[in-house]
Amino acid sequence: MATLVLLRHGESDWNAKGLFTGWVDVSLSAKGEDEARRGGKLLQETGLRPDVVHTSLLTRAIQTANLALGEADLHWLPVKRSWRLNERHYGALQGKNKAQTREEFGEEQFMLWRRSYDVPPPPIADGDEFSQAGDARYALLPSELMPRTECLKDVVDRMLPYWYDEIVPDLAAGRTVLVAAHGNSLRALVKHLDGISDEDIAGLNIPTGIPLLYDLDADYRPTLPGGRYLDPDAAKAAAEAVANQGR
Ligand SMILES: O=C(O)[C@@H](CO)OP(=O)(O)O
Repeated sequence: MATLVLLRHGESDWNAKGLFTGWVDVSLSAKGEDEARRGGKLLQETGLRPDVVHTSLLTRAIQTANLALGEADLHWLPVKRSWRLNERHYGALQGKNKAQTREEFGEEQFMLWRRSYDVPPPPIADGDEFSQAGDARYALLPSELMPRTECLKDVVDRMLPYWYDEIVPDLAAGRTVLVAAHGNSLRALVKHLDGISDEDIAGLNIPTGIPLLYDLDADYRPTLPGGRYLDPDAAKAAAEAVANQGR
């Protein structure tokens, strides 16, 4: 049996302001830092000791992993990072206020962009102040892989190679794996793990800073569908708050 722990970063400055974030590299808010530390404490209290950590290339996930591991006295763990664990690229919506976007375009379009499986927002222009074109961290990424917008399906497609090629081998080696990532890259991974349909995934929201534990069988499928949040009550309330963003 393999052990996988998923951790969405704590609240970011832009989560707090209600802005679409995507690949924009914002930091954790003070509340988000507390959430990340609490996530580490929950790991420690549960007796879960990761052997390796995987993060995206975005500061808020890296900060979350550092704070959580610091709390568990595990700063020294080996770390692997990949753009494939990044948040969904939110295209031209990056930097826009969620409530204002909903007001301007209506509930249906807002939800299509936010939670449909295969409708991406309009692409962001390279010259936009919130574009990642020219960002040094993606300099080695071939231009045809560099997104200018993504729907969740695009995230599944670019995340799964990392799951199979980097995370599964760690699990196969008997390592307990911590993945510190984002609302939508983790929705993509949970969709895969739990076999959630393209329709039903719209209703799944991941709370910030609460570890989600999966015990996986020999085929790297959950023994308990949906896994187990280490603080289930807090996770339920926080997931509802994510669902209601923009309202
Ligand atoms: O703005 C974003 O990048 C994401 C996560 O914060 O938002 P949403 O939950 O609306 O997909």
